[in-house]
Order: sequence, then C-alpha cells, then structure tokens
Amino acid sequence: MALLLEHIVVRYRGSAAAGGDLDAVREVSMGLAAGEIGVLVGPSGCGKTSLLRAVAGLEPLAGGRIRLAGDIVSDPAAGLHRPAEQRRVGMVFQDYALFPHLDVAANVAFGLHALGRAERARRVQEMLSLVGLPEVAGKMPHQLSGGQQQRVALARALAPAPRLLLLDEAFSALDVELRERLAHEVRAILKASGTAALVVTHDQMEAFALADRLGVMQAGRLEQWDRPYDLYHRPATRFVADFIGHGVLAPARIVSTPQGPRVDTPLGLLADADECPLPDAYPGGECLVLLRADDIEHDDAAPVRARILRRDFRGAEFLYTLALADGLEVLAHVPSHHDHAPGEWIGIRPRVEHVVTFPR
Ligand SMILES: Nc1ncnc2c1ncn2[C@@H]1O[C@H](COP(=O)(O)OP(=O)(O)OP(=O)(O)O)[C@@H](O)[C@H]1O
Repeated sequence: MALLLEHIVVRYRGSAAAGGDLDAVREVSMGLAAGEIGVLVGPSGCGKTSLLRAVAGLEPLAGGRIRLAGDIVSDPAAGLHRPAEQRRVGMVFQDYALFPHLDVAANVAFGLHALGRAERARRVQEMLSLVGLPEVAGKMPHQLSGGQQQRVALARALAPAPRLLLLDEAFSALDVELRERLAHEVRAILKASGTAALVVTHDQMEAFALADRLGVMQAGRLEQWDRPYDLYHRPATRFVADFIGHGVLAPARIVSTPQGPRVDTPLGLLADADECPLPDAYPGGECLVLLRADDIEHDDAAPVRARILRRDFRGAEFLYTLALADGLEVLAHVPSHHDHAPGEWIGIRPRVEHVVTFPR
C-alpha cells in the first residue's frame, strides 16, 4: 500500500466560546495501492483539506495511524509524528504557486539539491518532457498560461520522486474545459511516473476523470471509498446517492410479481433491474429509490407524462427538471435534438439498470 489510513482523527482545538474542539476528520480509514489515484470529494468544510494536510505531515493526528509505503509516519498513541520534510510526499495546491522570480528549470530543480548539477539538469528536462512542456525550461512563470503553470507545478512535485503526491484543488482556478482536459493529462502523467496520488477536488467531472478510487466525505467522515463505477451505481448511503450525479430519491414500494420482486415507482414498475431487494427488506416494502437523470428516458409514446420545469443545456444533451402529475420532481438527460420548452408535457419512462434503495 502506498498509503494506509487507520481510523485517523484530526482535531482543531477551540475555546468553549468558539464551540469547543472540532473533529474535522473522524475515524477515517482507507488505502491506496502503489500507483493508484484516489480522489476525495464532499461539500465545503467536510474535512478533505484537513485529511490531506495530516497525510502531508502539516497537521498532527489526534488519533489513528498513517502509513506511507509501509512506514508509520503518524501515530499519536506512540508519540510519533514525522515532519513533512521527512515524508517524501509531493504537493500541488491551488495557491501553491511557482516561485515567480525563478525560471521554470530552477522551479522544477527546487527539491533536487541532493543531485549533482548534470544529474539535476537531466531530471528537470525529464520532468518537463513528462508533463508535455519540454521547451519552457528557460521561461519565467508569468510567461506561461495557467494550465502550463500547474503542469510545471506538477513537474516540480514529481521531480524528487515522492512516495505519494497530494493535489488539493490544484486546477480549480482554471476554466472548466481546460480543467477536464488537464485531468486526463494528469492521470496519464501520474500513470507514466507510477506515482500514487491523493486528490481533493470539488469538481465531479475531474474526480471521475482522475480516480481509480473515489471517496465521498461528509462532516469529517468518509461515507464510501470505492471504484468510481461502484460509487456511482451502488452508493452506500443516501448522502452519497444525493451528492454524486444528478438524481432524486423517490418514494417506492418493493412488490412481488410472477417475474420476481419489482420496484413500484411513480414512473411505474421497474423492469429488467438487477439486484432488486425482496419486499420484506423494508416494512411494507416501502422505500426510497434512486432515480438518476440517466435512468429516465424521454419517449413521446411513454404513458407517464411530466411537465418541464427547467431545462439546462449541456451541449449534447439537456438536463430537464420535470414534475409528474402528483408534483414529484425528477431529472432526465435528454439528447439535445429533442428541443422541448419549459411548460410542455413530455412522455418519460424509467430504464434503471442498478436498483438502489434506502429506508424511508
Ligand atoms: N486551522 C484550523 N483551525 C480550526 N478549524 C479549522 C482549521 N482548518 C479547518 N478548520 C475547520 O475544519 C473543518 C474542515 O475544514 P477543511 O478545510 O478540512 O474542509 P474542506 O472539505 O477541505 O473544505 P473546502 O472544500 O471548503 O476547502 C471546517 O469546519 C473548518 O472550518
């Protein structure tokens, strides 16, 4: 394991007047294998940055243990806290800008004092090639675009061959389009260098583009830590179901049919769904079912009608917010050549492959 967190707690001391102590990270456990990219998402203030800072050695732990490549680096019960400079962890933060008075080569060479001059120059060139900027060594940071600057910051962080790379909102200052392209590039760069990374972002597109493992935090807790596909299709908690993707939790009932258990929803029975719970999983079969925007198809021939409340253009598709006759709101992705206006009634049908239910 490149990184192993065992029940870590990060506590900020506060006066009673300020509400007392705050556990910003509560008993979080997770692991990252060598070369894996883990991404943490969650609402503002949920503890993502505090967790990253604890891994970097910038915050002491109040409980639990952190191992980097097998070495214990934080273990308060044993009085152990390795300082940041002894952890061999690289960092790229949004506000961790390049040194403005040093050229690109000197920036990338910054952590390489142990190497001889020729070796250092070779490593700088290797890193700049890795991030796709082999020709900028002699430029000053202000002569580069924002995206180029963050790639140089990545080269600088990777140059000393860290055991783990931490990225905290490293690309959030860039515009959306560049951010998504860069996420794919950064993934390729990390994979090429074989470096494990833990990334914090508020951008779900970026998270899905980067992650081998994706975690959702809420109020200091890690609600789920899973492969992105499983996190999306098998959210472990209502919070994760709500937070990831676009969807609603609609009241439903599990019923027995000759074909087996089915979910009866305001959009009708869900057919062909895998992993449907049995009716006795909930009292009276009553539950909530996750209906994501991509589980709902627009079809003029469908018997269920819904009124368009709102329409968000997303390029190839619209995200419609719809209201059923009984007022329940659902979301639907619809290819943008179906151009219906708010106020119109359209036909919809559910096409849910993974049934996700929660207690009411
Ligand atoms: N140095 C500190 N002293 C006291 N409280 C802090 C400190 N740093 C963060 N906190 C509090 O700890 C909680 C978690 O903050 P943290 O910055 O880790 O969250 P975050 O998920 O990274 O948020 P964001 O996405 O807004 O950056 C918040 O309630 C925050 O106010």
